[in-house]
Amino acid sequence: MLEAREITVRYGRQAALDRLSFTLEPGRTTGLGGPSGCGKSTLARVLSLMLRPASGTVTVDGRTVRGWRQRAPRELRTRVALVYQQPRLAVDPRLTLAEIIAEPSAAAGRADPDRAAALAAETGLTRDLLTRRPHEVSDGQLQRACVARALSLEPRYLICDEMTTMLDASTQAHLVAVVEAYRERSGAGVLAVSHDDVLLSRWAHRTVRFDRP
Ligand SMILES: Nc1ncnc2c1ncn2[C@@H]1O[C@H](COP(=O)(O)OP(=O)(O)OP(=O)(O)O)[C@@H](O)[C@H]1O
Repeated sequence: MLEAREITVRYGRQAALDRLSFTLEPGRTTGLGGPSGCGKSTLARVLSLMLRPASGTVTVDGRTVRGWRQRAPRELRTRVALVYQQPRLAVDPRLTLAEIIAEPSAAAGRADPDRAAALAAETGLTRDLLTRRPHEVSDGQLQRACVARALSLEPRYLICDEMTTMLDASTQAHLVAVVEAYRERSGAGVLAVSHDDVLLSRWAHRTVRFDRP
């Protein structure tokens, strides 16, 4: 389980999350919906260990998180992967798509070119795209590389924060199918964050809605 208990996050004086508790189970896709500004992305960042809450605890498979971002132990950090809405803000523009996909494995000392190539193919990236840099590909192609990168270390939990919001319908369907195939073969837990209720009703096993903006 990836569990957040009694989480409070404040930006200045305003509380974006107020003693919120949330559980992400392995093996299932949980949807998180609700209107703009209700705190979905804030929770996604806390669960992916990118944002330290003012109070509350996060546990990953029973281990309490004590360090955040780079200070989280690598073993916990690599258990949770995040895919954001805007791929261009999520990549180093100097790297090729192949290097972007291989980055986490290389950083972990587990470089695996065969797995990187298989993930690229699964996400629909052809070989000619892999030698290009982000400014030479479309948003959809770059997001495919971000999904391949997120899966490269076989995370136990995958947080998809508006992963397909900016993409056309066929790219959306393909990337959701890639994530679902990964979940089925690995038993990972998926959090699908979206303001699109139709997408969540098709994709998620259950959906939690935040109502308060
Ligand atoms: N870095 C920040 N600084 C100040 N306020 C912030 C910051 N990030 C988010 N907020 C505020 O916190 C609240 C929750 O934001 P959050 O991005 O989590 O909502 P959301 O549900 O993901 O919205 P959306 O669907 O529009 O992405 C909002 O009121 C937002 O304005």
